[in-house]
Amino acid sequence: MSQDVFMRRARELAERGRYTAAPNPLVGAVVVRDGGIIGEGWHARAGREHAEVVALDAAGSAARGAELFVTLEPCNHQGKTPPCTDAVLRAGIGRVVAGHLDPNPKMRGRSMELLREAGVAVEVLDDGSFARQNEQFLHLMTTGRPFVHLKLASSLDGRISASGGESKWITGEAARRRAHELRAEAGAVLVGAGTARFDDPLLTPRDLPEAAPPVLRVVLDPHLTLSPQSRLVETVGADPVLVFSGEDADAATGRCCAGAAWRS
Ligand SMILES: NC(=O)C1=CN([C@@H]2O[C@H](COP(=O)(O)OP(=O)(O)OC[C@H]3O[C@@H](n4cnc5c(N)ncnc54)[C@H](OP(=O)(O)O)[C@@H]3O)[C@@H](O)[C@H]2O)C=CC1
Ligand SMILES: Nc1c(N[C@@H]2O[C@H](COP(=O)(O)O)[C@@H](O)[C@H]2O)[nH]c(=O)[nH]c1=O
Repeated sequence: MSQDVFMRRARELAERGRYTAAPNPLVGAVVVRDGGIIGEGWHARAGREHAEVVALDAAGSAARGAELFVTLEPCNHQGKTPPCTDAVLRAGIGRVVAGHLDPNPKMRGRSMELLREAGVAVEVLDDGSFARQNEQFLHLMTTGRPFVHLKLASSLDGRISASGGESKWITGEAARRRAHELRAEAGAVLVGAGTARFDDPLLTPRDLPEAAPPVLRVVLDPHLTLSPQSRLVETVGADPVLVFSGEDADAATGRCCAGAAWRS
């Protein structure tokens, strides 16, 4: 089997963290010996084992002299988990192929250099598909700002709703499913007060093949018009709601949206 096949498999494994890994990157890894995969891993969530460590553990002592294919440059520092470069060296891996370098200031190629100096053969593919898979993490690391998806459904004449504010689905089934996927991988879903009032939306990720973690639902509501009878407030026990109000908003109104966090 070729290197491409192993890297494709690593990228597939990384996808399994799509709804849970943030703010960490998506990472997948495979350990290969004599042309066959002997260990696989992916990063599920912050604080849990990194993909390389899961794959190396699965390979066990057979990892000595084997190759490691990983979508992102391994880490070299003690964070919530120990450095992956240590685990790679301890396992006796002979060659490491990484999909792209980690822009985290602690890495930026330093891990690959460290491995090379320790006698491991290293290669960075820099194939755009690996960076694209991690575009949200790369954006956060390089700008310090969150990655924002603007999602809007537009009619052929460029409108987003009827003139009276009444809402009708503009998009079809496939686009709505994609919108739910985007909600599932987001840290927060944000709308204005008008949308909350006219549409009475839920803003949850739903009807996906796998369960999505709860998402923070945010309403920009300068005059605190969000109704306590709205579906957002009524479902606050399942998925949290954060309301941003203006400074002159009525505190008593804010408190009546029981359960919704409230910031002015
Ligand atoms: N087709 C689509 O994809 C979508 C369509 N819609 C449709 O849009 C319509 C609602 O639109 P509309 O009411 O115009 O807009 P919004 O939903 O944005 O609501 C406007 C309100 O939100 C406040 N607000 C909005 N942005 C900010 C901000 N950045 N900071 C502080 N306050 C903010 C406004 O404050 P202020 O009063 O100070 O101006 C105003 O009170 C509905 O009919 C809905 O169906 C909504 C979402 C998606
Ligand atoms: N009209 C429209 C959208 N509208 C958005 O979806 C919200 C309703 O979400 P929910 O109550 O969770 O189903 C609504 O308030 C608005 O933000 N989305 C789309 O994908 N296609 C559409 O045609």
